[in-house]
Amino acid sequence: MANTTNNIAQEETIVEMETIQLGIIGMGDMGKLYARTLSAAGWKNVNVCDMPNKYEALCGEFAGTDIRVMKDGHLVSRQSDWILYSVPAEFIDSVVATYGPSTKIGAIVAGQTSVKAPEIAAFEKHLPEDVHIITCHSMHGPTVPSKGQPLVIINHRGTAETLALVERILGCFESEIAHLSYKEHDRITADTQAVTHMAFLSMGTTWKHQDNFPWFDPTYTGGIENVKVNMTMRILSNKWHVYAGLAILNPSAKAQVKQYSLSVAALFKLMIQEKEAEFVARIRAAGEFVFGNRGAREQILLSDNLLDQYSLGSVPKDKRKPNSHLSLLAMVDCWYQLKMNPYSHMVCQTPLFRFWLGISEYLFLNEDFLQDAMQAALYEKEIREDDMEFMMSARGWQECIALGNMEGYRVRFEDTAQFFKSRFGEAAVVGKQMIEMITRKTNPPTTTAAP
Ligand SMILES: NC(=O)C1=CN([C@@H]2O[C@H](COP(=O)(O)OP(=O)(O)OC[C@H]3O[C@@H](n4cnc5c(N)ncnc54)[C@H](OP(=O)(O)O)[C@@H]3O)[C@@H](O)[C@H]2O)C=CC1
Ligand SMILES: O=C(O)C(=O)Cc1ccc(O)cc1
Repeated sequence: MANTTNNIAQEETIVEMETIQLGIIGMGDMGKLYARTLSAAGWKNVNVCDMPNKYEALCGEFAGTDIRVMKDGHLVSRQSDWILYSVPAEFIDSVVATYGPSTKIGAIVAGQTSVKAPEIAAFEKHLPEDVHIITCHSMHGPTVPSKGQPLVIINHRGTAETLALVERILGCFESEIAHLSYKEHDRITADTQAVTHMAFLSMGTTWKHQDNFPWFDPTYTGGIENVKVNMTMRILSNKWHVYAGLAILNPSAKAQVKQYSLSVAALFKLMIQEKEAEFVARIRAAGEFVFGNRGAREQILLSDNLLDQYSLGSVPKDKRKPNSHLSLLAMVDCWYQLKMNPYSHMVCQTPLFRFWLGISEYLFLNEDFLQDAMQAALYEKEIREDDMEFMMSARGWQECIALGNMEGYRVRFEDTAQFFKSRFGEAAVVGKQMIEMITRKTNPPTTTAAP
């Protein structure tokens, strides 16, 4: 009896994979990852398109596969039962306005954009009433294996049946599914992505303004400095529009980014006045709030020694210089000021966020290390110039995001990237090894967001 039931279920799966039509609009890095993974899992009808001028090139690239390249999103939309828009967030409204009205009756529509408020607004505005909206977001880049990484599913306007189909379609990614509302998604990713990226980008701009390759500088080599350097290189070697979109278009990001910039400035002002008691009290209160009462929550457990191996430079350990870790002190202060528990955001963690929280945790849970950082912040005059530049860089990124200035963001991002370009190849290799390491250490995230 059990065997018969299993056989029927298997047959139904095969029929579903042979008959259901999947569509992807936007064949950039993420669109291609999705098309290849779905096709490899056995979905027989994967219809894809990019801009009409890329039709020939895509036909060439996917010749000999089951993936069907189409001229435009109308052709994909009218015959697909599940459609994923995988385009830059900035263009989601205009792309959905163009192809949305061609959506097949009863189809399910999703988007891969990293910020959901504009995507949901575009879907509500331009899609016919008779289609389902169940969107998603893979919390990793195209080169990171999807297994075990969070995959957010947002059932905005779907039925139990269509949601179950979406889960079967996305099951082949072997990701950890998290069900959230689009507002929860944006509130949490404002922290795990927008603020995290802004902190790394501020380090990049600081080093550029200081005309300093950090891997030659004794202040920035070894241990947790390797996270700062390699993750900054990783962001800067990627596409600016991904980072600009998720920061500028996320309604929750502006307030969080603003607080980060305010925290950097407030701590820096205490540092230059050497107001030790006030500075230490503020850091202690923030540390107690974020790390004091973690209860049974997991620790990320990064260590300076573990991170030592991922260095782009080779300054010997005894030649390294102290660092104020202003970027990390300010991050913890920012969580404290906003009364946010970053561990409850693991549901939308990216590898980068896990590193970021991991090194903050390492700094605050190692008393000697924290003491050294606070002493350096208050009394090591030599590093003040970097900290001053960092404060200005953070303010610059914050204002750019607050003004909603996509073009300004592009110029800032590309100018900074240009400075480091010669080391991207090497940084990509080390960055990949680091991501593999943190992924191995990743425990399954929880599936619901804590309040
Ligand atoms: N990269 C990442 O790490 C991740 C990205 N995301 C999100 O996924 C989405 C896609 O990102 P990603 O693949 O990296 O970006 P890409 O720039 O590589 O891909 C986007 C693609 O969409 C195409 N496109 C733009 N307009 C249209 C249109 N009207 N019709 C068809 N195609 C169109 C673009 O063409 P053209 O270049 O010619 O404009 C491009 O090929 C973004 O919203 C991003 O935020 C989500 C998770 C991770
Ligand atoms: O790992 C990194 O570099 C990222 O931060 C990648 C990334 C970019 C955008 C997303 O929406 C999700 C993941």
